[in-house]
Amino acid sequence: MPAALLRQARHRLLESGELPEHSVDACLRRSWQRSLAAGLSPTGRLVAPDNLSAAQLGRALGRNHELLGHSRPIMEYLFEQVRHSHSMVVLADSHGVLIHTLGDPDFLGKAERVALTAGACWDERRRGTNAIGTALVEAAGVEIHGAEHFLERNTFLTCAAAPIVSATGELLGILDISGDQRGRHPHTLGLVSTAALMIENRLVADACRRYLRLHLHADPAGIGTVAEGIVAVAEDGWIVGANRNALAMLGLVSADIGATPIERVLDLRLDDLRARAGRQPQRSFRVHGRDGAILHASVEGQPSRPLAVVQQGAASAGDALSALDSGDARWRCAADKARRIAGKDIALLLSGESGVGKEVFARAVHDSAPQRDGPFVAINCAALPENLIEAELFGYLPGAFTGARKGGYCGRLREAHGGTLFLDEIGDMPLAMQTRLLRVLQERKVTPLGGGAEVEVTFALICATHRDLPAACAAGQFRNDLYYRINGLTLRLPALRERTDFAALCARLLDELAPAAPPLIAPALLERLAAYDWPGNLRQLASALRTACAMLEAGECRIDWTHLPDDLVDALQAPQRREAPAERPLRLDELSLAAIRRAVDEHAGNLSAAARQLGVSRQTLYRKLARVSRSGTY
Ligand SMILES: Nc1ncnc2c1ncn2[C@@H]1O[C@H](COP(=O)(O)OP(=O)(O)OP(=O)(O)O)[C@@H](O)[C@H]1O
Repeated sequence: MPAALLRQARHRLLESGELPEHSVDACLRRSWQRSLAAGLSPTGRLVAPDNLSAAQLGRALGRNHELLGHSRPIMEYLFEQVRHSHSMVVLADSHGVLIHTLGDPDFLGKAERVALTAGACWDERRRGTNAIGTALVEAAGVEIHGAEHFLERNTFLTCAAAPIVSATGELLGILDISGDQRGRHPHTLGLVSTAALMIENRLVADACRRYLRLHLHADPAGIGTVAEGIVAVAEDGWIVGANRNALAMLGLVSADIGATPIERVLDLRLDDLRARAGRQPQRSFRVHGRDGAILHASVEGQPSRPLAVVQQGAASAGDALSALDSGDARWRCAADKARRIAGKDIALLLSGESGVGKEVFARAVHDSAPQRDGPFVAINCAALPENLIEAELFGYLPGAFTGARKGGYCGRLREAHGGTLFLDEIGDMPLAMQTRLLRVLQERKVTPLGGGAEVEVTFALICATHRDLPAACAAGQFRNDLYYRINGLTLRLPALRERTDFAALCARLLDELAPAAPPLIAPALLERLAAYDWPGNLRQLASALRTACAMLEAGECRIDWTHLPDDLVDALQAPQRREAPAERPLRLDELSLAAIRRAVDEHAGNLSAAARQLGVSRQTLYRKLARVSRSGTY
């Protein structure tokens, strides 16, 4: 639409608060209305200076380490396509903050004047309708040209932006090409959307590298291209990650990730899927979707450990549990299920290796539940001496036994009244105590030692164990009836090595450890940490990061090898058990691609340096990248 008509329409909106039907496209109309509601005026000043400081930008880069790592090579490639067209390629995070830009020098000066530089925030509420901010709100590809921008100062721009979505459906950021509005090209949105999908496919394949991955397409030749669907499946058959192509092919939405068995959406038996994973060479095969559509599929990766059975995930609630959520699908499923039973008389049993965060999870369940204002009473059954456990749990009357407190004690169960009782290491509770506990749980009444009246108690019950309770029952070490009473719902929390959110988890832990200025982790070190087995799980990771923070000199803001405890350095440098599984001998072109990837990643996307390391010219490297990207396999 001509600029004059657009300005007229925008003027009417400002005057009357309304836009005539069909005067502008629906997405633009919504965005203008949001800009107006945010108090912006087309010719007004910016709401507030909003550039991130260097330290804040550093933290944003750390939080978006994976997004950046996978985006850089593709941005370089994209930039080659638009070089000399007075434009730039931009990557923004999920808040609209620009975290990486590549610009045509002719255009950079102009762009800088409107703050198209790293650290600037292009949130729609601050800068009005713009491709990055609007694509974030709409969660869709958007093109904003010239006078479609809400602020006059941005109308010299033409911008096309597309969202980048994680394996669990989270909007991670926006890829954008911005240029001089006189140089608008009809294919820019298509180009940027394809590049965003390429980044997304790399992110999904990387985040789900420990799961079986089905690559899908309606045409066998489409497998391995940017148009393929990728769906990750845990060993017990539940979908734990997918790209947007796969969701569309399977008729799913992102909330179905972690809540849908693969057998429900494809006529594919889990045994068959596992068997195919081990088969060499890989060949594509036909499957039917639930609407009967034929898809072609190939399988990659190794079966992983099972995912606890989950149902339809509840929406994230902005509660204490979601504050702990750093993006792992299994963890999120566990949190969703725990939310569902909150406030109901259903006992929760948490299982998982030592240090996976069972107690931290239990506290968050309490803080997210209706009884959150009541007490949270945690008892470690393994730590209580056997002769004191009864008194500690059930309380006692004055003088009930030698050494008792003078005035008696109400006991931990009564202390939990109106709140949550957390029994850690329940598998280590002595058998005699199990009998008494079962009675309390059934009757909801406590009788203190030494006699006295029964007292009614009400609490939500959460138990945790790293022992195999059914096996302990079979061995006569744990009462069957107690097991059934405490096991209203069992949730298994994933071990750290099984999680797909390592970088985001570290960023969250560092935010907690050093809230004033959370440090970053050097990218090469972060990669080594992510590949480590972490036998002590989150306890070990949190402790290592705590030590590393303490080792930083004043003013230092990057954690590197020298800041880590020596034993961890030794463990990290020892050969890792969990190397990528050798699936089949690599072909020559794959080896060359692997070398290119490594070099580009090692040089943080700097293609000149990568080309030098590879001993090829920059042009040759571009050619190889272009070929790889055309074949969609980068
Ligand atoms: N989500 C989390 N955020 C921050 N720190 C965590 C988190 N989960 C665990 N930790 C760290 O790990 C430590 C161990 O967590 P927690 O006691 O909850 O694990 P656990 O699974 O109950 O271990 P165990 O089975 O040995 O009792 C915590 O003290 C904390 O330092």
